[in-house]
Amino acid sequence: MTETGNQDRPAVRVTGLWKTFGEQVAVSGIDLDLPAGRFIGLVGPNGAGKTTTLSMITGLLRPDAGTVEIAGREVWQDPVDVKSRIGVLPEGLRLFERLTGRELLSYLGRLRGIPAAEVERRADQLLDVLDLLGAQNKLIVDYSTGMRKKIGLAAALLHNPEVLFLDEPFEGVDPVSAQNIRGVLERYTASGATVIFSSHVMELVESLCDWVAVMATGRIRAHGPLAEVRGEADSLQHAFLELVGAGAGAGPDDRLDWLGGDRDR
Ligand SMILES: Nc1ncnc2c1ncn2[C@@H]1O[C@H](COP(=O)(O)OP(=O)(O)OP(=O)(O)O)[C@@H](O)[C@H]1O
Repeated sequence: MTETGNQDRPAVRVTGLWKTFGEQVAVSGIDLDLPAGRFIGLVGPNGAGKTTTLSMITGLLRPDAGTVEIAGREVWQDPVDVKSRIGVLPEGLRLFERLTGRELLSYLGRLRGIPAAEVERRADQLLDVLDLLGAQNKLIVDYSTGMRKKIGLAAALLHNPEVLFLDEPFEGVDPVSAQNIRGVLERYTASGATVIFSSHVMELVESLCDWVAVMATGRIRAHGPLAEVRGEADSLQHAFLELVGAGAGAGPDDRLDWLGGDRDR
């Protein structure tokens, strides 16, 4: 069995993960196994700790305590090896603004040690599938928000990683490109790879993911197969609101009694 095809070992194993920023506890001792070969959604309200968690898992932010294993390797003991096995599309992605999209892929491909001809072959296909061929010779500084997401995704996929981490991958992406991205990701997970993505858009998570983890105030509130986490609720959105304790008091109340209505007051 190939390592990528090892479905018994979790893609990611997080144990006792902690992070504080001054007085603020951002991630509060998380234990979590994320299964391999699944499309996994990490959801939670603003400030829940999703980005902090993903940053620690992907070797971008050192935890205060705890360990992270990806495909059986400890991220913070062997970050270079782990980074060769993962692809990351982080929040607030920084790109080389003065390269064209095509140059970025060529450069990153060579940095990853992929032979030049193979880099060009993969870049051609990724640019085509993501509808970026027309913009391949444009400088990245001139890309739109959605185009930046798409070139970032191409860069994250170029080395055919075992596990792909995506922070809000569909933000700013048009519906046609979103459909193409879905197709790429579905094909990728069908081959045994794992996608872990964070999003606030519950309909999207519900339609894409087969496994979810719900975070709130630095803790995991629920995790497991989508149907299990959704439980009796009629949608993931409702289950989510229950889980994060936003069911009551989330509707309109009298706190904004000045908004709208009589403007003569
Ligand atoms: N660099 C930092 N310095 C200080 N506090 C931080 C820092 N990064 C995150 N935090 C705090 O940690 C908590 C978790 O933030 P995080 O960005 O991980 O949440 P999130 O779930 O990704 O939120 P969102 O959905 O809004 O992106 C928040 O209270 C945030 O203010």
